[in-house]
Amino acid sequence: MSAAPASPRILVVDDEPDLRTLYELTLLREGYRIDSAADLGQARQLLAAHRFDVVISDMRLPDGLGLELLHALAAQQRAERVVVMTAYGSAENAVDALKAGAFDYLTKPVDLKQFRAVVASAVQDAGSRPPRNSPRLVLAPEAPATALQKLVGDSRPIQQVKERITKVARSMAPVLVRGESGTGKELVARAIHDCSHRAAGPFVAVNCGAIPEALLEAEFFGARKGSYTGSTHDREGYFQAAQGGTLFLDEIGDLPLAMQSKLLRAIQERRVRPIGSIQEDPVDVRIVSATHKDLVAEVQANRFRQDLFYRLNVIEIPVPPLRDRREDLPQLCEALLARIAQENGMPAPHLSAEVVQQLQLLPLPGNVRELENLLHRAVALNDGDALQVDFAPGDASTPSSDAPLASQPLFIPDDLQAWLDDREREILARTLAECGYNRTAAAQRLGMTLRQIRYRIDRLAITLPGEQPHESRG
Ligand SMILES: Nc1ncnc2c1ncn2[C@@H]1O[C@H](COP(=O)(O)OP(=O)(O)OP(=O)(O)O)[C@@H](O)[C@H]1O
Repeated sequence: MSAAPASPRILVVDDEPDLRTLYELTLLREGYRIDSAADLGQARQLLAAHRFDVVISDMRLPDGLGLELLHALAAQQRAERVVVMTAYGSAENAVDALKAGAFDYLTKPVDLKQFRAVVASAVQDAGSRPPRNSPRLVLAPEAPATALQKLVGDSRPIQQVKERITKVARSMAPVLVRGESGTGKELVARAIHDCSHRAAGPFVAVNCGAIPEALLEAEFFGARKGSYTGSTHDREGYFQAAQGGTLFLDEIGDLPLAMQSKLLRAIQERRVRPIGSIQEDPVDVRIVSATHKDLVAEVQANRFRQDLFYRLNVIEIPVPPLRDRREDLPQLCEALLARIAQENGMPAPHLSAEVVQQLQLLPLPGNVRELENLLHRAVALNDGDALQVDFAPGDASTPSSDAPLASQPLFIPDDLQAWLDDREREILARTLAECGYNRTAAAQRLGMTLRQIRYRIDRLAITLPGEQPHESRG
């Protein structure tokens, strides 16, 4: 028991002897133990006799398809992680394999650098699961449990979402998160990342609808210095920024068709070419996308590429609207209020059962985000112990920026500047989040220059993801 853990054991299945040798040599050099098989029959024999960490199998074998191995391993609840190799351009095969539970796929001719990276992540994932003989119901590691806790709610629909996240997090299969606006799609995407073996890597969220079309390619794939007017240094794209982690493509349905083709190519080939570069960069990124649109209808209307749809939608996670899980509302209110209070450095205000009941009756078409806005306003206007929510028609439930100001009750703050700062901070933070924390896009949306938004971000001590908190906030 105290002996050093044996090196990971890998089974390579390929009918071409030269390729088998190439894979074996490459993997031996990485310190793995290797067995190899030339067809399904041999592979089955080896699998019956031994346990492996990872199985790497060609898709097309003399006596059948690599998929059969995948199905057999799944049926026996075997823990081996399977990486399949598919011929170049056979996208359907790769998608079928991921759907059947493959950990990842590689396209032939195999790029050895990518091969090593994919195998390493499969091995790492295999190593992070519980020992094989331990009971199936082991405690989940701390991080995934915490990640799922952020998704507040115990209703059956939200439990199903959490189960799905846990199930899919560990593979490389692309996930499409579908749901109405404000239902928590980004939170789901983050939870997938946090529960995966990529959790230590970056999570890069991009709002596809917020980037001007002319900038899309540079934003996604990067650009070399001098490749366009004014570019004075190399610029990293989202794919490079998400290397080793997860790229979350929010509002994927808003991506223009031309960019859809480029994205599809990048996903299939796992390489991106920065603008102005003659070389392509290999990328190791898991794609999670989200949309509130009906993408099937978008495909039918020729606004969304069918091949990209199939690529992104290997696994779908529908996120239920709040009206289908009203029982979560009390818990959500409590969690949201705690968060708001923490942001404002104040104790969490109490919401009476009566007010919660009233909230239950609101239509809340904007889902959790609308509930959050409503509570934000209630906290800002609060002057007592028990929080009051203003249910005035057309106000609380449907914030209407176009209602005549004179018809709204006038709130007179004690400290006008502090109150205005709070509103400004809220608007900036929301817009930045919706623009994937791209300052240029957020500035454009708010009708200001990049300089102006930078100044305001600093003044209001807004911390963007990945930055150190401002000193003024501690
Ligand atoms: N189950 C939940 N528990 C806690 N907070 C939630 C939950 N669902 C959503 N939220 C909060 O509601 C707000 C909106 O969530 P999020 O941005 O993930 O929604 P979305 O579906 O991605 O919205 P959109 O489609 O508009 O981009 C966020 O502040 C998020 O933290």
